[in-house]
This record gives sequence, C-alpha cells and structure tokens, in this order.
Amino acid sequence: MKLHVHTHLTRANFTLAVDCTLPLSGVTALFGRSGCGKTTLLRIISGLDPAANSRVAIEQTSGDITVWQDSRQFVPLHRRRIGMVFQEPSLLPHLSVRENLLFGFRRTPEAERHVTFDDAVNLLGITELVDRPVHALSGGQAQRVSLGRALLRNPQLLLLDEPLSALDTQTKREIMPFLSRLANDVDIPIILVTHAAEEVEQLADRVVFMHQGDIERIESLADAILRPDSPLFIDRGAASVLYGELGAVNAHGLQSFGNRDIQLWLQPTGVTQSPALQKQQKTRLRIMARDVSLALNPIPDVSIQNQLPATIDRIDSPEGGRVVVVCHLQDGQVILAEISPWAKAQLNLHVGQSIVVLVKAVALLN
Ligand SMILES: Nc1ncnc2c1ncn2[C@@H]1O[C@H](COP(=O)(O)OP(=O)(O)OP(=O)(O)O)[C@@H](O)[C@H]1O
Repeated sequence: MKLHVHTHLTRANFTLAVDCTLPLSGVTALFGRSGCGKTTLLRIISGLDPAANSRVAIEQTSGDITVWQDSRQFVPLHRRRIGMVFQEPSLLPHLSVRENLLFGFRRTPEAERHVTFDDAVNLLGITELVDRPVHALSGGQAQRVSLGRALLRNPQLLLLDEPLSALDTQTKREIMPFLSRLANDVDIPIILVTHAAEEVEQLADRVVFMHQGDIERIESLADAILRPDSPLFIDRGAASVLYGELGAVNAHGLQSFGNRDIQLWLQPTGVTQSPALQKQQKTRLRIMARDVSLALNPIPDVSIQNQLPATIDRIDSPEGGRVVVVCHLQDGQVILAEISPWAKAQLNLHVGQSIVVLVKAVALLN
C-alpha cells in the first residue's frame, strides 16, 4: 500500500508544504523537532483537519486508489477506516473498557473484522482490565486500551500521535514491548508521530524526517542510522539497532540475545522479561555507540562479557571531535562504536580490518 499526500497549508508563522508518496508497510515514523508540523500532517492524513489545497489518497497493492480528499471530495475520519491514538487516551468515560473496545468493532463490517476482540486484548495484555470502568485505569493502561480500540476498528491504517509522550519513563518502558508487538504481529501499517529518537529506533521501519514544515528525507531505519549526521543522533549520539531473539536467563543471571551467529548477554529487566517480548521472534536492541569500545583482539581478563568479532566498514569523523566506527558483525548486522581520535590513531584502525567490539551489558538495558 501507498499513501499519497499533497498539501500546502499556511498559518501565521508556519507553512506546511508536502508532496510525497509514503510506502505503507510496517511502521513509518514522522520525526522532527517540536513545531515542525508532524501533528498537522497527521491530522490532514486523518481528515481531522480538512485543510484546503490538499489531496490525500490511499493506493492498494492492486493499484486501486481510494481518494480521501481532493478538490472535489472530502471523506470524514469516521469513514476512512483509520484507527487513531493520541497523546492523551481518548476513551469514552461513560462506557466500560469492554464497551470502549467494542465501540469501533461493532461499526466494522463483518467481512473486515480480521482482528477480533480476543486478539486485541491478548496482544495488548489487557484481559484483566476489560470489566473495569475507564476511570479506574492508570495512564499506561488507558493508553493500551486506546490502542486496542483503534485496532478493533480493523483499520487500513493506524495513526499514532506521540502515544507515549504523556507517560512517565517507567510506564513508557512497560508499554513499548506491547507497541513493538503490535507493530510486528498485526498486518496493519502504522504511522507514528514522535520526536523521540529511541522510539524511532525501537519501532520504525522507515523514517520521514520533517523540518520546518518540509519533508527533508524519507529513508529506511537501516539507512538513517548509518548516517553520522542523522537527525536521530542530534540529542543522544549515534546508536545501532540489533535484531535478535531473547533467550533464557543463565546460571549467572544474564539473559541471552542474538541468533545463530551472534550472542550477547544482558541484565534481565521487567522489559526484557515482558511476556509481550518473550513471545516475539525478533526483538530489537538499541546500543549507544558511546557504550561500544574496540579492541584488536579478544580481551580475556575484563569485566565486559560481550565481545564480538567484527569488521570495520567505515570510519566517520562527525563534528565534536569524536570518531564513529561503523562495523559489521558476523551475521552482517551493523554496530557503531564511538571512540576518540587518539584511540583511532593508537589502534591504527582502517577499513576492512578485523577487530573485536566490546559492549557493556549495562548498555543493552535501554
Ligand atoms: N490550531 C492551530 N492554529 C494555529 N497554529 C497552529 C495550530 N496548531 C499548530 N499550530 C502551529 O503549527 C506549527 C506546527 O505544529 P504541529 O503541532 O504540527 O507541530 P509538531 O511537529 O507536531 O510539534 P510537537 O512535536 O510539539 O507536537 C507550529 O508552529 C504550531 O505552533
């Protein structure tokens, strides 16, 4: 599926000018600084903002195009087969959780009810909440119910507008596995608005970089994190994303992560042991480049358990006097290490060289 969006909207100090075709599969993140126009664009896509001079159309894989808005027509949100979740949970307070969940489901034609009530409550871990009144939910629980309600609309497209930003850090960590399970297990494309790089790295397949009302670039997550000047890295530095399976906890209390070719050990946390992640085939691990060191050979007498053979693909020197070394592991996955120019010179690093990457277990907790 593809989404075609053309819009030109002018406000007092802001212009949104977009003309793009977004591939719709997996999770597409709309990423950019506060005020760059992410929410405005999402509202135009949804039909919440019937901006003039806009065209919004969804193209099926078969090539069939459904026009949601152009100069001649405007299909309102409730007729667009879109599920939406906002920063604040927007549940109907006079209905129970179950009734909220069934609200959109009952309006969905039977032939389109691919996600059932049981599917949604199991996926989001809300079975024990369904008979509660809405006012008896915590913020995190209410947001999971909001996700369930949007999902049970059985939409063609899920639009999530910073769904985690109103939650505290701990609750965000708890919900993230459910969001990532939603993204992996449900075959509904998601557009996620966020200004948090870690959410992009943990959830997105593709990133739309926005800046002052413009789309600057659309690229895959893999490409985005290979750019030393990626806007994802501005606040927190370069990071890599590894895909693997979470395994059992060993006799030393560490949990394995990886695949046939690479294995890392992490400190188990509520998140790594969350049932939502345990059931997933593929989990993502985010590793900050500054938490990765390099050695020319394995180091036997060191507290760092995670030592993996790798090969250097590229050596970048972004601004700020640090060096980012791009390496690939034995399974082909890319990992970035941030070191000092002095270390680079001392180790005489060069492209093609075989080295060992050292990753502190504590770096894997994020
Ligand atoms: N209803 C409105 N009326 C006038 N201006 C608005 C309105 N809503 C947003 N704006 C302005 O439009 C611009 C884009 O806002 P928008 O909310 O789309 O940005 P954003 O990237 O989603 O930001 P944030 O991450 O802070 O939510 C900003 O300059 C904002 O002040």
